[in-house]
Amino acid sequence: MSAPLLSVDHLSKSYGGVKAVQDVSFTLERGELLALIGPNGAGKSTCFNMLNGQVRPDFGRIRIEGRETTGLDPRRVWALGVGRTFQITATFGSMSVRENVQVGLLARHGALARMTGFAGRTLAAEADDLLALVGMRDAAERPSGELAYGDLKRLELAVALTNEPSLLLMDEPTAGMAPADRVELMRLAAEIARARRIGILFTEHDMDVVFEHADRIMVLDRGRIIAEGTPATVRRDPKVRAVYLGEGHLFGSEAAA
Ligand SMILES: Nc1ncnc2c1ncn2[C@@H]1O[C@H](COP(=O)(O)OP(=O)(O)OP(=O)(O)O)[C@@H](O)[C@H]1O
Repeated sequence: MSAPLLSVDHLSKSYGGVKAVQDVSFTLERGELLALIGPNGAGKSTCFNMLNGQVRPDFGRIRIEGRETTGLDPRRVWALGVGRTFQITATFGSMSVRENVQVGLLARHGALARMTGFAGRTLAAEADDLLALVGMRDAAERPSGELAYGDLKRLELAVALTNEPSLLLMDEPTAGMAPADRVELMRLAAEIARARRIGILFTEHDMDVVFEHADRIMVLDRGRIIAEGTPATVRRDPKVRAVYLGEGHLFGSEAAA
C-alpha cells in the first residue's frame, strides 16, 4: 500500500504557556478535500504554518508521500509539491494577470528557463493554460491591480498551481468574498483538485462552504482535534455544536438533518 499524500503524527506547538496545537494526527489522500475548522485561536493557522515549514513543531512528524518534511524550510517544502494560498491575497498589482502566473512558473522551472529564453514563449502558453483552468484566460493582459476581489482569488489559485502541487494548503481561501463567490471559488478548487488528484487542506469560517465542499472535516478546539469525520457526522457531533454555540457560526437548518 502506498503512503498517504499527507501524514501528520502527534503534531504539537506551544507559545510560552499557550498550547497552540496539541497532539494532532491525521492523513489526507490525493483528490480529497479536508476542512480544518474551529473557533478563533483554535490552532488552525499554527497547524498550517507547521505544514508548510514556516513554524517548526515542538513535537511530531509531517510526511508527504512518505517523505519526512518536518523542520524543512518553506522553500524546500514548496519544492516537494506543497502549494499554499493565503488569507490576504498575495499578487503583484503592477504586473498583468499572465505575468503573475509566469513568475510562479519561473520559480518552478528555475534558472534553466531564464537562461534559455524558454520563459517568454513557453511560459506564456503554460500561464494561459492555467488561467483558462480558473476561467481567467480573457483577463490575461489586464493589470492584476485592477481585478475584482473574486478574480484576484482565482488568479491566486492559478499561481498556487504553477508548482504542480500534490498538496494545496488553503488558509481561509474565501475570506472577504461575497457569499455566492465563496461557494463558487471552492467549487472551482474542488473540481481542479479532483481532476488533478491534488489533496486540499483548507481552513474556513463559512460553514456553507465547508459543508458543501469538504469530503471530511476536522474540528480543532484549543489546539486539540475534538471531532473528525464526514460533514454529516461532524454536524451532528454534540462537542462540535457546543464549541460553535455562541460563536455566531451556525449550521443552519441543515443542522437538524
Ligand atoms: N507567534 C505566536 N506567538 C504567540 N502566540 C501565538 C503565536 N501564534 C499563535 N499563537 C497563539 O496560539 C493559539 C492558536 O492560534 P492560531 O492563530 O493558530 O489559531 P487559529 O485557529 O488560526 O485562529 P483564527 O481563526 O483566529 O485565525 C492562540 O492562542 C494564539 O494566540
